[in-house]
Amino acid sequence: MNDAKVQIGVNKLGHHVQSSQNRLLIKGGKVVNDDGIQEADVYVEGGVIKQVGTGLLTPGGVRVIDAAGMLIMPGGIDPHTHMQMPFMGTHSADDFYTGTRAALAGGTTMIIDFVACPRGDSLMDWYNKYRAWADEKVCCDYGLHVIVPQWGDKTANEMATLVKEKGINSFKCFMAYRNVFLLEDDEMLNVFQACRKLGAVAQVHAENGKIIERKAEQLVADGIRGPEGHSYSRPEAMEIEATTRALAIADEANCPLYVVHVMSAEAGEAISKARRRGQVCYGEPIAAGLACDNSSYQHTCWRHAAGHVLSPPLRDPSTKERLWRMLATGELTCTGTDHCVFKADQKALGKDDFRRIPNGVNGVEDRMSVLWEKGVETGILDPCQFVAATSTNAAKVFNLYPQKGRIAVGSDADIVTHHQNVDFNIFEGMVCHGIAEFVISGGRLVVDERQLKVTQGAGRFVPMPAFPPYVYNRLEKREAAKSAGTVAVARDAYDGPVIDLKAEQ
Ligand SMILES: C[C@@H](CNC(N)=O)C(=O)O
Ligand SMILES: [Zn+2]
Ligand SMILES: [Zn+2]
Ligand SMILES: [Zn+2]
Repeated sequence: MNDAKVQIGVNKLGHHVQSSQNRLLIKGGKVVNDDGIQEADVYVEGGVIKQVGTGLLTPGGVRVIDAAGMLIMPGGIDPHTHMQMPFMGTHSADDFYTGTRAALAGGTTMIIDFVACPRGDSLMDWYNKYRAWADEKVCCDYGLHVIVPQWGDKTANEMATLVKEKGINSFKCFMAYRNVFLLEDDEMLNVFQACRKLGAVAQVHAENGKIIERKAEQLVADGIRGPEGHSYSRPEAMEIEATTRALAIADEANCPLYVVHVMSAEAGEAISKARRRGQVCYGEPIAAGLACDNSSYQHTCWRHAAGHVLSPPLRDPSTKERLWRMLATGELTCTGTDHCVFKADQKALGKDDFRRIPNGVNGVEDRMSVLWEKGVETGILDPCQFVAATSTNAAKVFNLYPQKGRIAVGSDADIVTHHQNVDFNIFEGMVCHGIAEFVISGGRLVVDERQLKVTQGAGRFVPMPAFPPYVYNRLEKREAAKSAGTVAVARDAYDGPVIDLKAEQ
């Protein structure tokens, strides 16, 4: 491809030499990491990058890929997906096979999904269930966050075992979805304190679910039952308030906080303000919020409007630009997709009442191309910032770096097109220039001249160790500084009169 259309990843075939042990040499491209771009070749063998540089000496039987004029980037990491998630009476339509197949087709080489344990069940049981589901199906590497649906007497112990023995380093709290996931403030404080102790990252779905529920009830009573009601019932104020509250509680617990799917600019501002106050916190805009807006809820086609139902909902058209600017300045940190797709007949559960529409949209295959188009082609991000926002920052926050999120000795590579198991795409019709030609996942060429060649079960579970240095190094210093001022004051005991309340009755 010519300069006008930059391909993410690598392009045109070199010599069709069957490589043994997945020996690949990507020649003549520009390697892009979050901290710089260099003309360099990349040699991959046995799933690991062995050499990066020019004039590389490589063994025979190597598949050479001519990457002249191309950018070679770390594979995308999507830190927010929900494959085959049991939710709102059904399951999200992509499973760990179709979902990771779509991820690879779009240039994402790792997803981090969520163990969605229902209330009353054991976190550990559901972790094991998710591992059993995913391990045999994933086509690319994956990690897991764990949703904490309630605070019980076993929660602290289960969280500790998950961190110490099962490769979990992040737990998600919901402030919405009462009786399903919604935690009260003091329960959320318990989770944050447990995360701090374990060296884990707390995540939050920040919406005031109780007020939203009341607004939704009123809208239905007033006869507004279409998907537009979903949007009206979840105003920005309810996301901003919850985000601010979660940040305050996390700071109280000295717990690093990662706010998922930041959909409103003011919620992003709240995170930015907290970061300026020195709080260790991160915001994650998602592809949907960076590329789409709430005009879709006014669409006269029910399926179209319902296809855009997720929570928090898409916001007004001016929001996208403001979220992009905060991503460009580093106020917001990672991009995800919240890929949680439902087909028409599933969305139709809510055909008469928007509260029953399963929440979630697509994105795992589109993110890299859409964000390149909307972010780099427009001059908002440079390619290094694109790599940071789609891969490196997530690797750093969840302690996968530099094994993941970097083109260097010890990591993997990248990106291409359309295979989601969903019959509706919220990005339909968007023209994207950044279309990659090849994707390499764990050293395997899984997209070859845009032909998908994935293998079910080839992906691995990647443990995410506790105490990510990128997160905890500064946190512990700030905690010490904060607590230094919180000491009891030495003073004489009060020896004046005290009211006798009994006498008052
Ligand atoms: C349930 C899950 C996906 N659905 C959504 N965001 O509307 C989430 O809330 O992140
Ligand atoms: Zn959520
Ligand atoms: Zn339609
Ligand atoms: Zn989600």
